[in-house]
Amino acid sequence: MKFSPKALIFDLNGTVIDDMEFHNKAWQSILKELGADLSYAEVKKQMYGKNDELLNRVFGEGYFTQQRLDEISIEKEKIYQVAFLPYLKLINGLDKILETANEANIPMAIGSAAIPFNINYVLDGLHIQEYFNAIVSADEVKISKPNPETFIKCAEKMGVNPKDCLVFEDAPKGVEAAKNADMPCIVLNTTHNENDFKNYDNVLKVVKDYNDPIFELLLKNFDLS
Ligand SMILES: O=P(O)(O)OC[C@H]1O[C@@H](O)[C@H](O)[C@@H](O)[C@@H]1O
Repeated sequence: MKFSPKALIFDLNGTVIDDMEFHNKAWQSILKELGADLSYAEVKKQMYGKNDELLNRVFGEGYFTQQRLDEISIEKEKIYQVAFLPYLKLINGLDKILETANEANIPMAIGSAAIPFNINYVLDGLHIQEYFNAIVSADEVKISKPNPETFIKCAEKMGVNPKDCLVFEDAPKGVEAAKNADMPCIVLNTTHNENDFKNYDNVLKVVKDYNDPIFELLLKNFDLS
């Protein structure tokens, strides 16, 4: 397999950190407060794209004003941030990938549906902000994943052809976004089963963490420079 990306794009939640369970619980509690009593599994199905998009899917477009959507979004993220803080750490092996790619001058981006409030919570909390040449958050795209806009903007910001980017994702809708952007993907199975990705031909491999043997290949290529 030829495996020589010129840039790496990381989804954030479930890919850099293993936190989707905490998002699920925070959503469940806030949605219940707002009158939508969804099960854990039902929330899981809804957890993709921007917070506004999720709220509009659950309650219907126009149910909340933009101001109310923004308030609910911050409220939900505050619940999530407090609950997840004791567990805030990089997924195993990612520190080595970040360091090696950085030394090899491989540009890296974060392409996330999260709002900047959450992206900064993670990147500042883990002191990894400096590794990323580009960050594309919910605020910078009209439509989030599975629309390709997030990943295309990452490529643009890094000055790299989309075809030369390798995406790391944990969610089927994120993998779909990468496919729509014409980018191959390595999937972290933190949140979903391998089976959930069987319909996507842009998946190179589904892995448990960044210690998977496929990364030796990736790191070797970086070292060739
Ligand atoms: O695109 P990412 O980094 O996986 O983030 C997605 C998640 O970001 C969270 O902030 C949202 O509240 C979730 O609903 C969403 O699924």
